[in-house]
Amino acid sequence: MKKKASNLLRTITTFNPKHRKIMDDLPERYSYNPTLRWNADLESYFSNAYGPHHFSRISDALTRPSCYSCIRVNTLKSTPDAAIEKLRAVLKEKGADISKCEIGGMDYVLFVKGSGPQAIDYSCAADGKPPKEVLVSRKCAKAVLRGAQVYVPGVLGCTARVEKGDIVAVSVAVQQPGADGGWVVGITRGTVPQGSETDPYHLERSGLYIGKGRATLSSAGIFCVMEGLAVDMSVRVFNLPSLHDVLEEEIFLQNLPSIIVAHALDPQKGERILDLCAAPGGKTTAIALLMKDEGEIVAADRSHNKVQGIYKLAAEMGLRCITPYKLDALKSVCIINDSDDFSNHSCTKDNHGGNIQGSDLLNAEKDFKKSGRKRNGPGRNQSVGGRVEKSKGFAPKSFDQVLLDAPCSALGLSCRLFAGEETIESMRKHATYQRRMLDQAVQLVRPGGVLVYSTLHPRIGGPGLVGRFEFPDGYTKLKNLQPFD
Ligand SMILES: C[S@@+](CC[C@H](N)C(=O)[O-])C[C@H]1O[C@@H](n2cnc3c(N)ncnc32)[C@H](O)[C@@H]1O
Repeated sequence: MKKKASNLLRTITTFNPKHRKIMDDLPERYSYNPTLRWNADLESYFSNAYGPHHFSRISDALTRPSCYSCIRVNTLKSTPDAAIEKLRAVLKEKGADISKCEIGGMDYVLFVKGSGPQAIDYSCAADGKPPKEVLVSRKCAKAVLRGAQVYVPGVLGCTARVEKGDIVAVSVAVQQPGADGGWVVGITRGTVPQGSETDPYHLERSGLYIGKGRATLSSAGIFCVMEGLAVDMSVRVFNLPSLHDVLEEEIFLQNLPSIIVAHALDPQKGERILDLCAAPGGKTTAIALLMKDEGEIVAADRSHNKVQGIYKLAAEMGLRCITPYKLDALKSVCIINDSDDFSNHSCTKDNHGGNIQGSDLLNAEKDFKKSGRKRNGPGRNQSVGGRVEKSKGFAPKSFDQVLLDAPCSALGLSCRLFAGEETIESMRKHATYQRRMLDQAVQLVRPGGVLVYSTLHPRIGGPGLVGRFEFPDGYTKLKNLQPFD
């Protein structure tokens, strides 16, 4: 009752001379100019490490999306030139600028150039009133900044009397300091902000406007349904053409550093490779393509659903050399008893001794086609469950190459609108977790084999690190390892 009353209070809009002032303040208020607020100790740690000026530039850069989308062409199903031609046709209206990667041997990587930031004129109401608004979650805003539309589940609030077809400004709700010293979003789904200065959320949205578009539902309608398009974006602060549902089996969206990880491994046809922390399978499939799908890649992740996702991605891309397993990387080396038979180098009891072939692959393909990947439903990287193989770990020195893509702090991932929750302590925990995984991974490389360690962790190697370690005589001491540039 109390909540209803306060919502009602927020929805009362009357003509107010202050509106004029708000419209005068348009450039500052209705802009995209976020400032990341860091934990004080972490900020001073980074300022010392990078220098205050450099860290402040990093912090600003993190709030912006990449200025290009990076695409890996599935060379089993297409060629870079064919993919470029199809992409140009699909993105014709958007006049997309598409180019090939110029790094030797990487011409199957394509870049679609974006633009921004651009200033947007939000003054759409002739009577001087502030624009009608749709407030979205951070997750939704990140997607919009990378070319997506606003879908119903991403909408948190909506100013009163938004009608279907209205032009609305789209703003983001970002965590604010809470009374208990923590962080709160404070805005729950269904909130009705006003846009005027009396609106309790007025200040919080200043400088957090990401574009405008046409509402496809009324304010009441948006909160009556669970899915569907809410705002058809016409102008965005950053323009990156959306590649959702585009050439699905022929291309894969992947950031350049992740593709480079597969090259650092330099996989050869016929090798046996372990990919630890493999889901959703981006690097696994990149490696499989470099191996021309010949050999075996054991792709392990601890999440059941994500392992299921690797099956589906491999099936979608037509890759047969991938064997997905559910496995905790902290237990990836199996304990050896004298009686154990390691002829297949796996301690996995229910190991089906091969790759996802025959019926497994067919089922995964059927599941993938049946699912039809609905908007706001499970995406390429999400799965709804099903059977997966479990592994009990692998015999020491049983792989030609091991890739460890340990979960990182995600501190350097753009575009970020909030950084308040990370602390020095949480960074330390990540470092310890990664170190324990690395201790396991190195034991699985055969003498003469290679380990690639890919992470993003400021305590270990700056904002990103790909380490390539060779083991001419087998693994001896981790402390002797040197990163490879
Ligand atoms: C950075 S993502 C990996 C991305 C992936 N390599 C790719 O390129 O698509 C980290 C993954 O580590 C997995 N993970 C986290 N802790 C794990 C553990 N103890 N054992 C196995 N996988 C783990 C997560 O489920 C997540 O899928």
